[in-house]
Amino acid sequence: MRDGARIAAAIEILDTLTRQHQPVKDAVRDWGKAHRFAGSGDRAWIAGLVLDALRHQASIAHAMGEGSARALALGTVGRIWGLSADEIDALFEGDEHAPEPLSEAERAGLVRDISDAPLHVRADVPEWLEESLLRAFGDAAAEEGHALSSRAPVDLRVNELKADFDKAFKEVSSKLKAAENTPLVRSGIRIAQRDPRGKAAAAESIPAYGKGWVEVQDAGSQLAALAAGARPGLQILDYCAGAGGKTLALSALLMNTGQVHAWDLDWRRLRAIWPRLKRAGSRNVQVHDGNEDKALSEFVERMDVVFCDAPCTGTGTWRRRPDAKWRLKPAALETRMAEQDTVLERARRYVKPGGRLVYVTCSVLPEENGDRITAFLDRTDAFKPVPALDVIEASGHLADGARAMLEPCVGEHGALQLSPGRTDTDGFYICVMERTG
Ligand SMILES: C[S@@+](CC[C@H](N)C(=O)[O-])C[C@H]1O[C@@H](n2cnc3c(N)ncnc32)[C@H](O)[C@@H]1O
Repeated sequence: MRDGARIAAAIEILDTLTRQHQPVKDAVRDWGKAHRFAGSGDRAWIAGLVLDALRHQASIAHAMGEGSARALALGTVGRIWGLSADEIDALFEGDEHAPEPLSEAERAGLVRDISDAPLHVRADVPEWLEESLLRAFGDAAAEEGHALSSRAPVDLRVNELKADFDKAFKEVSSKLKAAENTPLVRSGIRIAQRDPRGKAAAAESIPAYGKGWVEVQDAGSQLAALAAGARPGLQILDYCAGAGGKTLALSALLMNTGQVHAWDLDWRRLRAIWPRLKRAGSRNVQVHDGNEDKALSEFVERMDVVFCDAPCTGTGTWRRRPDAKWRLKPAALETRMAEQDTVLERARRYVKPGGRLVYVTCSVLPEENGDRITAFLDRTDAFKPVPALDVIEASGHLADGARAMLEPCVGEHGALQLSPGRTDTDGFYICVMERTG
């Protein structure tokens, strides 16, 4: 397909998405089924344009003067991908499948200055979250919103249960040329996404992944796991284990000694953990998939560490799921906050005296992060915060110079707030507390 026809396809899919409530992946897949002539390269290019248009939906609609599918797609190609109006029209010329040439109004939209637009427009966030973004990032709010609207790299974690870093890196870089060290974690490999029109690295199809030498895991998530202070022999309860992303990292940090107990309120989510444990060669994980009181009663006051990767709005992962950004509503935030309080209250019971409770979200909203910890510490004297960065550094897994990069992320309660703008990771909140009472 020529690029003009690809842009027309993106317009068609964006139009479908405005009329039907459907995940982007499904809309692109359905379009592909109905247009068999499109190859995998075409579909990836088209999906990339659709996702970029959604990432920048508010600012582009503002600049173009309208939020139609055509305005979003053309605005993205011009304003985000950097093509001039003449270059876009040249793509359309002589291609019967391409959209109509640009109008004068569209040409003006491509170069309109929007620096005086409201913050939520410049930051490409829902209007109702403007205040939260300001609370989280102050003067850097627009910049952070912008970074949350960029494409994310693919990060891999080397699974030291199966391969050392050098061996895994050699194998990964033989397949994915863009592989480099992550600047924050020693065990991390990053496949950067430098070309805005490029295809994301298919990390899950390389042999190193199949052999369990690497896991796909954002560097921020890898750092969060390090906050468990895991060392061989510890007993850790992964209280919100889900599909096991952090469980696998914790298991490797324990070097297959001690025990990681994986539990989740939703046992269906836990199912995905089994093949992952097998591939990773994890032998120190016990999966508990029953009712909490039955499954976990023997662990009350017995755990060295209780790790709570709490349910959250996922605002920190908006780079990867831009459609979720516009779907998020205040009621959902309220629900997540109540769940977070419940998780902290229930999970704390398993921490032994002197043990630690680690609270993590993949959100940048203070309501789900520091506010929840303040409320928790107001309800109990039995826990006190410990500087999360010190715990992470003591793991020995930080890359050279990473501490200096992370220091600006330290906030109240000694917690870390990572973000695409600050650390070029997903937005993670990481707080460590010690049981003193
Ligand atoms: C952010 S996800 C966990 C992701 C997982 N740790 C990983 O790294 O792949 C949060 C999990 O918390 C679980 N959850 C929700 N409410 C809960 C509750 N009240 N108690 C325990 N788990 C809960 C959800 O089922 C969900 O799987």
